[in-house]
Amino acid sequence: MSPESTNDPKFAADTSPDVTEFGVLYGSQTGTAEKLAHQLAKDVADRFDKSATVTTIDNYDFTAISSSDKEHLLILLVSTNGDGDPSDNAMKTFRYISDLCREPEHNQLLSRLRFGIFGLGNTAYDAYQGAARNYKTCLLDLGAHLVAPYGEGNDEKGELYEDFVSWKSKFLVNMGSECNWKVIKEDQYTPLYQIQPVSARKHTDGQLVASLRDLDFLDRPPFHMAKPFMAPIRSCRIFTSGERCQFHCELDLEGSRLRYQTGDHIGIYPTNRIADVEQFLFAFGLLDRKDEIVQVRSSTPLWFVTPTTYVAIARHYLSINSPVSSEIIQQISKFSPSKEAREKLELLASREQFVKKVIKRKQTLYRLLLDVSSGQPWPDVPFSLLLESLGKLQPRFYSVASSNLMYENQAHISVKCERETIDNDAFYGVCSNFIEEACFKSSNLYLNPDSSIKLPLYIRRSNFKPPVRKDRPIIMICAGTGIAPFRGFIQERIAQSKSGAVGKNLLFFGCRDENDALYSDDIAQYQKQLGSSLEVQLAYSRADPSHKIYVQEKVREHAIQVYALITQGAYIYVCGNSVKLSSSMNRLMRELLIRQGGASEIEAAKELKQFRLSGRYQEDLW
Ligand SMILES: Cc1cc2nc3c(=O)[nH]c(=O)nc-3n(C[C@H](O)[C@H](O)[C@H](O)COP(=O)(O)O)c2cc1C
Repeated sequence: MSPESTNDPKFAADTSPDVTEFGVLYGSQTGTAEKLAHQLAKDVADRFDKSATVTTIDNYDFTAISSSDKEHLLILLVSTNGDGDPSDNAMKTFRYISDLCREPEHNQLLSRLRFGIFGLGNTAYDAYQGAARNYKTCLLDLGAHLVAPYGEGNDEKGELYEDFVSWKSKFLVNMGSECNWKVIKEDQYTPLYQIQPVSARKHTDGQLVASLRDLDFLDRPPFHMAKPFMAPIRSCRIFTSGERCQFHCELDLEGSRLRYQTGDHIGIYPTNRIADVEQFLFAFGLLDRKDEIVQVRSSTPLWFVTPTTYVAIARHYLSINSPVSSEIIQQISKFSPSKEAREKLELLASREQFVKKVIKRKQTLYRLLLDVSSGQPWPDVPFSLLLESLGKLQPRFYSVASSNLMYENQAHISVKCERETIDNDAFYGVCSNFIEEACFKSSNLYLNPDSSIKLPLYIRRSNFKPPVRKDRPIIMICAGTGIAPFRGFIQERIAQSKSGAVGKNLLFFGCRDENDALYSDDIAQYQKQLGSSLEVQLAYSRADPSHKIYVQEKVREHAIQVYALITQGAYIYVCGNSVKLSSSMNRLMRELLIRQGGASEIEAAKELKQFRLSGRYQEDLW
């Protein structure tokens, strides 16, 4: 980036020159900011007829801004990860601009940039919104002009999307007026997808092309995210059943040419439950037309093959159980089947009502609409609007619970079914229950190995990796099915131990009680194989109601041993399904470095950051 800039510092703020470069950029670790970025770009296109480049922050060339004579407008969606750090795809730019903004001579370097910014974070973390706030400060220090308001969304109570919607409504008005962009349409709905009935098209073997999975060529490698491998289920083992259903599942990768490494993730594409699909189709007046063959066209890329049928879309491709936003509700209310239904729906528009009746109850769109219309279908809702607002049925990720050194052609996963009853309504997580149904459909606890039941999957590389050197000690901290990758780590150590001694493996495992200690049989077996190099500390949170022990307390109890291992170069791993585990472990690690190592607050924070950067402190959370 060239530091010289002859621009008047107030130029960007006082006049409204034409913006010629417009981008919506995201820094996203788990995909939320990315999704919002695409949505925001579409909203801007609909409202102002302006199209934006949508890409990661690190993909955008910030160096070009200062050397260009064009006006730039960038909207940044920045999530915070780690200990207040940006996501991996926003880190490079952050380092770059934070170096520059320390030098006062660069204070007009980005005066040709107007920017909007919305941060994504979670108040469970000490460094709440660290990344977005730092980005904002640095860009301002470099002379960029902020289009108000600055926005923040908080994941903690599940209201992040609502925070985004209320920020967006104010921001777009300001952005339009600052950039002199005319609103071409505010309230009119134009479908993004054109859906037309077509006559039946036959596949070569005479089958209708209704599902991606019907196509023959998809059975051959290479397999990847866009072409998942249909992996046969080898065997399943139940740990706990009922509301808290947890189980182990072994998948066969033979013939797929898929290779995973210990610590990687498996992406599994779920299929929506038939009962949900039928209710969804009924809600939009499509149940009788479910097998109608339709062609879907759009200028934006489509994520499924057409022609297809409504039922195939609803079952395999559309996220029909997506969380509902107040924005969708506003759009859909125009297509109400009756005045009463519309009025009832509009009553939910206030944030308070919406949070209470929709977010907290984890309502799906179709159930909510049927609820307000007393069971009457909503046939006027354009199907395109459903495709746009519900989006793609995404794969869900599971940490591999095996090591490739022990099981080259198999991948094991640990699954906890998401099931909850809220206000008498049953809530089912899509993928976990789909896998459970596939595994135990005949209500046998053990599946017949000849069964042809298969799960569509692919491998996602992860950075969560055991140390390259097998003599390094490892400290593994987990709760619940967070044990999964550590079963793989321990198997890896067993495989490595065949060629010489391995380092200490210290596992802290938080579970409810003895029955909830997943893989206890396997672990007992591994202890025989690894001897004293494997030590397991269990923390039972519900064994004794008067004395709940969480995994953090167990780690604290063993602080001296943990710190000693750290000084010997131990790698620390945290895995679980709660950001609370991550934030409390962050705190605990700092506390350990202070109490045991004599570091100051600042030194401990720096040391932990350094551990992260060098891969000696790693997290795998969902
Ligand atoms: C491992 C991890 C660390 C996180 N650290 C922070 C943090 O330090 N501060 C914060 O405000 N939010 C933190 N969060 C919350 C995320 O910023 C929030 O979930 C956000 O919606 C994720 O957006 P993304 O999916 O685009 O990455 C963290 C989340 C995870 C999973």
